[in-house]
Amino acid sequence: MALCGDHKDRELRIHESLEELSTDLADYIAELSEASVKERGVFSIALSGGSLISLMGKLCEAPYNKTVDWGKWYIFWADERVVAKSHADSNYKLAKDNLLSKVPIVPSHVHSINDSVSAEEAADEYKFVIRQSVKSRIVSVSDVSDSPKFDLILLGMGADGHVASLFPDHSVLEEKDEWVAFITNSPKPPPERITFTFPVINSASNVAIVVTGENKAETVHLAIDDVGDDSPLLPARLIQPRKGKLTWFLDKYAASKLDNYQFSE
Ligand SMILES: O=C(O)[C@H](O)[C@@H](O)[C@H](O)[C@H](O)COP(=O)(O)O
Repeated sequence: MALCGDHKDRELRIHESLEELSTDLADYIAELSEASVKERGVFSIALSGGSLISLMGKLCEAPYNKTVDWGKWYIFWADERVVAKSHADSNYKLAKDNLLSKVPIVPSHVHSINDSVSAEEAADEYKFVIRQSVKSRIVSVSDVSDSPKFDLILLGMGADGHVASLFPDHSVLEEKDEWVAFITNSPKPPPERITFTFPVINSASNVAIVVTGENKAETVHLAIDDVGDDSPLLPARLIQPRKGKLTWFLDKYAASKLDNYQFSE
């Protein structure tokens, strides 16, 4: 792995292969889980959809399946598509089939979105669920705002620079107050989604953005490097945890257009 710890609160972890990236990602999550359980007795983690879930697959294998304190995990979603939980587009289904059903997570600790109401109602209900989780200290609270402070929020990034369901030029990027927003016009199908907003993502203790593949190399460059004000402001670039730490997990292809970066074995 090539490590480019470019500044105090941001780290780039660049990997030769998906295999290596997956192992490092599992180590990273397991370490944060252990630290959080030690400190707070629980681990609050928010997932996204996309390739992230299969890249987390090592967590279902030895040693992690035995060493991680799964009973202390509380699962949330950074974004969800407003479809039935049994639908192929459901981020819940993706995580359930490939991760949650393979490790001993407590079913009542899985906070998925209500799939039988409108996007707006689902967002409102999700805010309530998060508020209750903050009250019961399952999710911490930020010391600089009243936002929830998740122990870890895991994100992927689209080739357009979106993260969670925060798409370029969408009005939801301006949301400053709500913890959870709904959109009905996502440029990437399905159109109806609910999403954590920037205030919540940027209040987390740890945020990881996991990106692989050459087709995202230019976007990775625009999201990370000092590209100047003329370049489009990508949602991924706006992930700047106020007190927490941001870690990018990249494979060498996704990292290939970063300034000052040459992969050496
Ligand atoms: O609900 C979603 O659409 C996902 O949460 C989304 O934000 C995903 O993480 C990116 O689109 C990257 O997906 P890939 O890694 O599969 O390209």
